[in-house]
Amino acid sequence: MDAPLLDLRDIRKTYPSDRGPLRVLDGVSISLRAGETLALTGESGSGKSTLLHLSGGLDQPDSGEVLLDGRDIGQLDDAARARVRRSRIGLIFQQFNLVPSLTVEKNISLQARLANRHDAPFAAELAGRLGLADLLTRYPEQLSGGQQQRVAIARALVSRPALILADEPTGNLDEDTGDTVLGLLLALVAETGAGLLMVTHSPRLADSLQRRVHLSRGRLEG
Ligand SMILES: Nc1ncnc2c1ncn2[C@@H]1O[C@H](COP(=O)(O)OP(=O)(O)OP(=O)(O)O)[C@@H](O)[C@H]1O
Repeated sequence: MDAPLLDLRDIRKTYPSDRGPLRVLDGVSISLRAGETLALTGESGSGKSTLLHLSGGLDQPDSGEVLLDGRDIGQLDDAARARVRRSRIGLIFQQFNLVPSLTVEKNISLQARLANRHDAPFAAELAGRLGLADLLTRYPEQLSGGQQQRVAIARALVSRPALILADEPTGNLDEDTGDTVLGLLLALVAETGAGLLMVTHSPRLADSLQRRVHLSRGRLEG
């Protein structure tokens, strides 16, 4: 059988705090295959974002391994890790991290261009399906929070990454718009065959994904 797309093995992570070391992840293992969608739930502060950052190689665990396509990204140097992130992973974070000086169109395409994976027709299709077609020449400050969130989603998907890591991707949208955008995200993930690891507070949204795990006291349940 092929190696999982993402394989987190016995991940431990501690942060320093005023009251001594704060153990956030205490032996977490997750395996995600291409085409699978997995929801990660847990109370505020339970370590969901931390786990997502580690999965994307944005931070390193104290111990344990993060394997992407069977390769430990912790063993790569910074430049190689950045290359893997750019070509294989789409990130959708709570802070959208759009570039203020670039139009919506350029924000969507920038990273795909850097990774040599720009596909103009697919970018236009995504913009249309996410309701951004009339906003392409605007700048991020001229958009609502929900519109910015949809730009961040288009940007994450446009290079057809193998793995999408999403932190509350519909958190800024009202329930109906959020449901529509999540439906679209799931459809696009299915079409591109990507794997999706999505953090959400909402058990209702978590139920739309194929699997669900719950983080509590540094460990996974379910
Ligand atoms: N860089 C850091 N330095 C110190 N402590 C941190 C750091 N990042 C996160 N923490 C702490 O680690 C714990 C887990 O944070 P994390 O953001 O992963 O939780 P979360 O489950 O995503 O929370 P939320 O649902 O509120 O976004 C929290 O207690 C947080 O204060």
